[in-house]
This record gives sequence, structure tokens and C-alpha cells, in this order.
Amino acid sequence: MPFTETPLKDLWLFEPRIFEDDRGYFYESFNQNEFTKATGITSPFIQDNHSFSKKGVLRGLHFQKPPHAQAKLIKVIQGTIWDVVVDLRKDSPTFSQHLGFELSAGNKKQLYVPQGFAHGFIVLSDSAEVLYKCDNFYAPQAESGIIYNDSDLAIDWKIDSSNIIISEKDAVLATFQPSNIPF
Ligand SMILES: Cc1cn([C@H]2C[C@H](O)[C@@H](COP(=O)(O)OP(=O)(O)O[C@H]3O[C@@H](C)C(=O)[C@@H](O)[C@H]3O)O2)c(=O)[nH]c1=O
Repeated sequence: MPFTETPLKDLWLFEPRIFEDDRGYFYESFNQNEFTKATGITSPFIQDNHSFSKKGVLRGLHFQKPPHAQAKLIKVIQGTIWDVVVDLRKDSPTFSQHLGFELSAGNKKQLYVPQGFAHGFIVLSDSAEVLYKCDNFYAPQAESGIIYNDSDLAIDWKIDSSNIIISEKDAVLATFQPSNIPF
């Protein structure tokens, strides 16, 4: 089964089967039937996003507040990222826990991040192109996040902090405070 549930409930890793031959390779990068059969998740994806980032760029940690919360299915088509998620669901046994995954064009792994998680990634290779599907539309008024270097979360971003590049918006995100979490 190419879908594995991770130690964080409802967070799934997808390792697709690759068919290689003399021409190159082929694989189904997404199949709604297989996805639903394996995970039980039925909500359709309605927005696709594509970002390009240079080495050391860190985007995150982001989430949208309800009713605009987004589940995301993330993959990399060029380069390598360290993808990090934080469980923000207060009723979850793994509330406040985080996990990191290496996603790359080479390993073709995909991560399904449910609603109620914060998400971010850092680029480990010279550059990276990241594609992700979302089950809810972008809603700028609902955007929120947690500062990447929050001392309670203590996330290992794999790159020396002096080489991390973040947006002005991400530099002023709040620290992790359960009372501010809307899930
Ligand atoms: C996320 C997003 C941004 N934008 C615009 C707003 C802004 O002008 C420009 C760049 O936006 P940002 O700086 O927020 O992009 P970015 O920092 O890449 O934001 C993304 O980060 C990763 C980690 C996620 O998980 C995503 O959900 C999203 O929050 O693109 C859209 O038009 N639609 C979208 O869905």
C-alpha cells in the first residue's frame, strides 16, 4: 500500500509506485479513487499551488483559520525540501507535536496534511519547486501562522539559522500559544 499513516493521526505519507522502462518513467501522481480507498478522505481538492524557492528559503509555518482551513497534498517536482507540520488540533492526542519529512523530486514522496495543522518547508537543495493541492480556497483574511523558530516547538530546520531566508510576513508571525490556536 503506497499510503502510510504517520504517528500523527490523519497525516498520510504517499509513496507512489513508479513504472520505469527504457523511455523513462511513469506514475500516477494522484488518483482520487486510490486516495479515498486508502485514507477514507473524501473531500475533493479544489486549488493547486506551485512555488519555486531558492536554497535556504523557509516558507511557514502557515495555516488558514476556520472556516477556511485547508488540507494539503504536497509534492516536490524539482529539488529537495524538509517539510514540517505541527498538529494544532486541541482535541488530538498529538496536539502541539511536529514531524518533518524529506520530500524530493527524487523520492517522489507526497505528504497529506489535514486541516488543523500548521505547515512549512525549507529548501535543502540549490532550489526547489513545490506543488500542492488544497481542499479549500486561498483566503487572505484567514491567513495565520506560527514563527518558525518558536522555542517551545524547537523545530530542527536542518539548515544553519544564519542561512535561512524568510519573508517579511513570516518574520513577524506569533509564537506558539495554545490560547491563540483556532482548531
Ligand atoms: C498561498 C497563496 C498566496 N497567494 C499570493 C499572496 C502573495 O501575494 C503571494 C505569496 O504568498 P505567500 O508569501 O503567503 O506564499 P507562501 O509563503 O508560499 O505561502 C504558502 O506557504 C506554504 C508553506 C503553505 O503551506 C501554503 O498554504 C501557503 O501558506 O501569493 C495567492 O494568490 N494564493 C495563494 O493560495
